[in-house]
Amino acid sequence: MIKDINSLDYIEKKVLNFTRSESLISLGDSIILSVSGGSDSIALSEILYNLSPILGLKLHIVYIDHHVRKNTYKEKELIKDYATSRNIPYSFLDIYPKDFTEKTLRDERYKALIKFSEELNFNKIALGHTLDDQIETIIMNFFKGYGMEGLCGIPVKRDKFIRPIIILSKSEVIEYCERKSLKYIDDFTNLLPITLRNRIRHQIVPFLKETIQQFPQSVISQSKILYIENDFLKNISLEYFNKLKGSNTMIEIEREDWNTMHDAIKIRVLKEVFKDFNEELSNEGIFYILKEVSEIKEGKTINIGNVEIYIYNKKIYVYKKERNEFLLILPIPGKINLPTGEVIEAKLLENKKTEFNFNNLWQAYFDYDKIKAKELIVRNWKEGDKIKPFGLGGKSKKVQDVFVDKKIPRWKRTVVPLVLYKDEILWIPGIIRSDIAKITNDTKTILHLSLKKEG
Ligand SMILES: Nc1ncnc2c1ncn2[C@@H]1O[C@H](COP(=O)(O)OP(=O)(O)OP(=O)(O)O)[C@@H](O)[C@H]1O
Repeated sequence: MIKDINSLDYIEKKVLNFTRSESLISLGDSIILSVSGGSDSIALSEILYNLSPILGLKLHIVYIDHHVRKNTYKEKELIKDYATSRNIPYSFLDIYPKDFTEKTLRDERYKALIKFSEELNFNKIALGHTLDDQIETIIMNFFKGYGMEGLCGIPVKRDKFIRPIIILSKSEVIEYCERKSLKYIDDFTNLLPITLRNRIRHQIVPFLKETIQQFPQSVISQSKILYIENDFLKNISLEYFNKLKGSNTMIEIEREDWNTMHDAIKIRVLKEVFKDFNEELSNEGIFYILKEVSEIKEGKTINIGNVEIYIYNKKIYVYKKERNEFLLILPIPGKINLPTGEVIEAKLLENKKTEFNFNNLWQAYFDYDKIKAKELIVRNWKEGDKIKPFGLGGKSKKVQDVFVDKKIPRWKRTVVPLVLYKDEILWIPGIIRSDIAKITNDTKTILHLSLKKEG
């Protein structure tokens, strides 16, 4: 075991300096080494293994079997031999992804690593990405149109994940493995021009190296600058976004404020909104929204995938079209929690012929002698729902028309609760009550319904 910095290999020193300058590793860290058995992750393990006495690290190797291939025996054997020779504890984890796209495999792998690190109470997870991975990613993101964020490349650290060897080129990694007589199994499919990444690796990168003198340093230093600039813009737009975010399903912004925002911020805010909704937003989508929102008339909507943008009453509402269906039973007397966090309560009161506050639409009184039910239904609005509004002599009206009359924005229509007795809508809190079960002088027991923000 090497304990002295001077006896470290130059590659190990390079990584140590890098981890220091980027504050990747702290003294005493416990680090999961995510090892596939390839040259990158084996080199990563060996480097951190040699740095561990200096940094006081606790290490644990994890190999993840994605069950994409039947036989992962060779990788497991190799990792087992390596880990035991260094006396590093190791584990093999199984995951069964829903599909075999690169993205799903990676997402599932990262999830499994986080879960495992929590079980072990380890504070970092190290991945073996290299400088070559970084350059290929940046080039790929450029051609895919992934914007400034994409041109920043793979982050050196994010949450628990760290990438200590992202400053090493693949040739440095291979040279290190050979010098240290480390065995590894590189995935042979990496050599085949079957994926975009492999074509960039084997066809575009060599061409760029040959023709551009500063390449790849030019790309790497640019990505570092962009990372700083991106961070600045991201923070500003996140501040805007957090201010605008009403509930988790809706964004509300004054049209006037929108018009005074710089397009750069509008774009960023839109990206944040779509990310929050878990929806895709292409660059074309961004241009479409910018143009439409500036030209569209009041009361009109713009649709982009599952997201709807609605301009109403000098405001812009952005929301996801999905309906959060709910159907709940309200016991009488009793309480229920709505998905919005609000609470509806039903109470029974003796009729003392006192004055009621009919102006407060967040509560309503009914003749319980006429209802006599043990429970009511509370659900969200459905197309075609009708109500007999109070004071209209029992005539029905479409709930949709009530919404329009009362200027209820579209996004809200899918979340407001409707309280029903059998098939009849009794009350829509904050909006309207029905003509059913009106209180008379003969009423003995009153049903009092109320909606409160929370319990
Ligand atoms: N099956 C796996 N089990 C554990 N970690 C993995 C696995 N596959 C990938 N990783 C981790 O993710 C990093 C990047 O994944 P990628 O698919 O780009 O790696 P790779 O080409 O397999 O690299 P390597 O040369 O390390 O095998 C790897 O260096 C490794 O740290």
